[in-house]
Amino acid sequence: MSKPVIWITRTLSNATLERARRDYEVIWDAADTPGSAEDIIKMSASVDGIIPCHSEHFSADVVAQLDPRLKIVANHSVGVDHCDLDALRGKGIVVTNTPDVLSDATAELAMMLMLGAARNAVAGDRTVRSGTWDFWSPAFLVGKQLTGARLGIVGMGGVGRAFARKARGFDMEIHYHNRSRLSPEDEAGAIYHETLESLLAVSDFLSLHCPATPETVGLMNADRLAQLPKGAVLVNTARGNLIDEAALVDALDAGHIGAAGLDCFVTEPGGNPAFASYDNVMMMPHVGSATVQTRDAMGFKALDNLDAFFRGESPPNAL
Ligand SMILES: NC(=O)C1=CN([C@@H]2O[C@H](COP(=O)(O)OP(=O)(O)OC[C@H]3O[C@@H](n4cnc5c(N)ncnc54)[C@H](O)[C@@H]3O)[C@@H](O)[C@H]2O)C=CC1
Ligand SMILES: O=C(O)C(=O)CO
Repeated sequence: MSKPVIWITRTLSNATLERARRDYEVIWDAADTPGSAEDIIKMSASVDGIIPCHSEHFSADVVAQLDPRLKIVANHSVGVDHCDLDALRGKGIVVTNTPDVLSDATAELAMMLMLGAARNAVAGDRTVRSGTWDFWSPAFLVGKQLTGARLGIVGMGGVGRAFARKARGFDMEIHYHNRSRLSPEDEAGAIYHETLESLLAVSDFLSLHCPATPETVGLMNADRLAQLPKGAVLVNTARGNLIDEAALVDALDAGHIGAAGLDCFVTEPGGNPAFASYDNVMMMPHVGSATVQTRDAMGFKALDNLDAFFRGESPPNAL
């Protein structure tokens, strides 16, 4: 029997590419450029499945033009805001994602951003690196302490819970808001807030871990930023469009937001140049899940989903 043909849109880990080539006829281009709408539409006529990343956009318009040969979109990401799920499902295309295996890596990056933003890592690194460190005083680069502070988490799914576990190690008091309350076991002492507003009011630190949906786009607008305590630190490893970036700039200027740690931006790649002059904003280029272990695990999970589908079973992470 001939192997199913799949298109791997980006450079996945070596172990993933090796396993994929063993079990599938693989189309993959080492150039590692994002697949355009035209690429996706054209390729759909030649493949049975695609492993895309969040860099490939399956809009309703693209999906409408897909060839019926394409049967499954096995995302190499947990976030699926780049996919119009209703349109894909409406066309009978199975969609899967890669939850859980990236929770720890992403939570680690959120922790780095929270610590880095709180403790002036950008200014500190630049001062030493540039050879301009010619002064020391007890008043120099004084930051904000995590120990004993209240951490608010928006979205207590895989990443949010992993982040809470790590923050507990820093003796933070964990508060959260989620679509629904967790079981006492998953809550592990975290304090539930039924409304976002109630969470914001107590969050010395706030970290976003909910998906980008019509409900959450623009979640942290000027009004909600103003509801945080003065000097609060905002961390975002979820999606850029959860934050109104212009409102965040204003809140930084006003000193209402003390610092921010951002892995995600409205415009990617590229980010927002408006943040570049702020030493109290630590930024990373959307690399929350980028560890060696996690890249392998994400690739294998995408392949597990394809394998199940082509065996005629329901993929474990079908959405
Ligand atoms: N920076 C990066 O590299 C990465 C970014 N992400 C982003 O993080 C998001 C979360 O990932 P996971 O935790 O694995 O997803 P998940 O699906 O396990 O958890 C999401 C949680 O958000 C909650 N939620 C949804 N809408 C909400 C709302 N309106 N208000 C409050 N809570 C809401 C859900 O109930 C769920 O508990 C992904 O959707 C993705 O956008 C995830 C991994 C890596
Ligand atoms: O999985 C996701 O949603 C990402 O953003 C990249 O890992």
